[in-house]
Amino acid sequence: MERSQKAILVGVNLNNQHDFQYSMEELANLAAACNVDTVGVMTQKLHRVNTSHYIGTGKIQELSALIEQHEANLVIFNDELSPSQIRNLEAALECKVIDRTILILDIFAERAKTKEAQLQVDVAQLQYMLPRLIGLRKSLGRQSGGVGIRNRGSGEKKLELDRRKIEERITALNKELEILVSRRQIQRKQRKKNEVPVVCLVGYTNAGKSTLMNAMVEKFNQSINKRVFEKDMLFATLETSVRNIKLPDNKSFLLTDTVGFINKLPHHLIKAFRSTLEEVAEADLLIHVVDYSIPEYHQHISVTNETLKELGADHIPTIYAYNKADLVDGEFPKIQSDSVYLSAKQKMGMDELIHLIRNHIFQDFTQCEMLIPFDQGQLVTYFNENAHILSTDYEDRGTKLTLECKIADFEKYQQYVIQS
Ligand SMILES: Nc1nc2c(ncn2[C@@H]2O[C@H](COP(=O)(O)OP(=O)(O)OP(=O)(O)O)[C@@H](O)[C@H]2O)c(=O)[nH]1
Ligand SMILES: [Mg+2]
Repeated sequence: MERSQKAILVGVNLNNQHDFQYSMEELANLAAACNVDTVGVMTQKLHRVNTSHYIGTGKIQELSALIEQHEANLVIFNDELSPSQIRNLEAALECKVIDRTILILDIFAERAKTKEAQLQVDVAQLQYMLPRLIGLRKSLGRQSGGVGIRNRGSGEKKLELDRRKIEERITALNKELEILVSRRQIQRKQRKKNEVPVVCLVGYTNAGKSTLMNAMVEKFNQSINKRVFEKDMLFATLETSVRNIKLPDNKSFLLTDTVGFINKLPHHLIKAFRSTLEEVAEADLLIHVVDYSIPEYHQHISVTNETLKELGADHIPTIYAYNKADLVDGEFPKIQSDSVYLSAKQKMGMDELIHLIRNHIFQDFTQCEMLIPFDQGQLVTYFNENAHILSTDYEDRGTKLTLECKIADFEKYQQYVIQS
């Protein structure tokens, strides 16, 4: 059995960040997601971090006392520490020291289910370790902690490799990843050829993206086995899922659910997950899901927007879905320009959301009349499945359809158009 982990959280509030308190609570949630109990918290206001120990040297004593008082066996910093800072802190405190980045990497490692997600997390972990090898090796000599906070034994094994071996391993993993990625790119190209618009759910972790995806799938596809995993925890989703949504008038689009973002998302992780997140950058429309019930939702929006920028997806038209409106006073569902207030859990506001989606992605539809000869019966079937048929009349020379179809189809079957 694993030794129970009791941690002291340490945060430095640089220049009075207004979301500092929230970010400390989030750190406790991240720790809880790794089965670590928070037994104490220490914060310090600073204008500049201390290069050797991150916190001011006077605070080291205080931290030492806290560790002793609460019998903690772990100290977690709210920011990414440099290799030498970890080294110095561990020497001064005689306690294992980790940072927010390791915590997030650990959660990702635990939750990664698909081969691709696992490879991506492995790469990110190795990249994080690389500059920290010396420090880690030293700290391993002193205690038996792994790289992450769990003792899976894998940490020690990884450390036996030297730097060159780790670099080789990263290259090998990246090669493996490339194969998986190119397979997905081919699928994406295929979808593009079919001209089905792609709508991507993005947002802060736990905002309700997967719940919204499930609500849409249920409403329009009625197949329960297409549901994705949704849960009240940080980073429930680590892989991308795509579902086809077909509206009653036969217009369809692809809806994509993907990994959520968080404040100070480790850079290596964003880089490693680039391939998963490429879907986002190539979407026709983004639905930015916001947890409207959290007072800090404005910060979540800006963190998400910054991450989207980093992914090269900040130019894509965006609808804001203010979710969990059931937990907030005020009327819903309602639309306000390109925003919609809804509740994915109660499935309220889906029609309003669809209305906004329609405005964005079905502009390339046109209404016309076609006369389709009887020997082209398959075309009538095609339009019944892929267009919005307003009326059908059987005439002497064929089937007359009044329909709303894609401009691409209108051009392709121009010869049958009798009125446009
Ligand atoms: N009250 C309420 N809870 C909701 C609503 N939508 C989602 N939730 C809850 O919020 C939690 C997180 O939902 P998910 O759909 O897993 O969130 P996510 O954005 O996919 O999260 P990650 O995959 O971790 O990024 C779950 O417990 C949901 O039941 C809502 O409209 N109202
Ligand atoms: Mg999710």
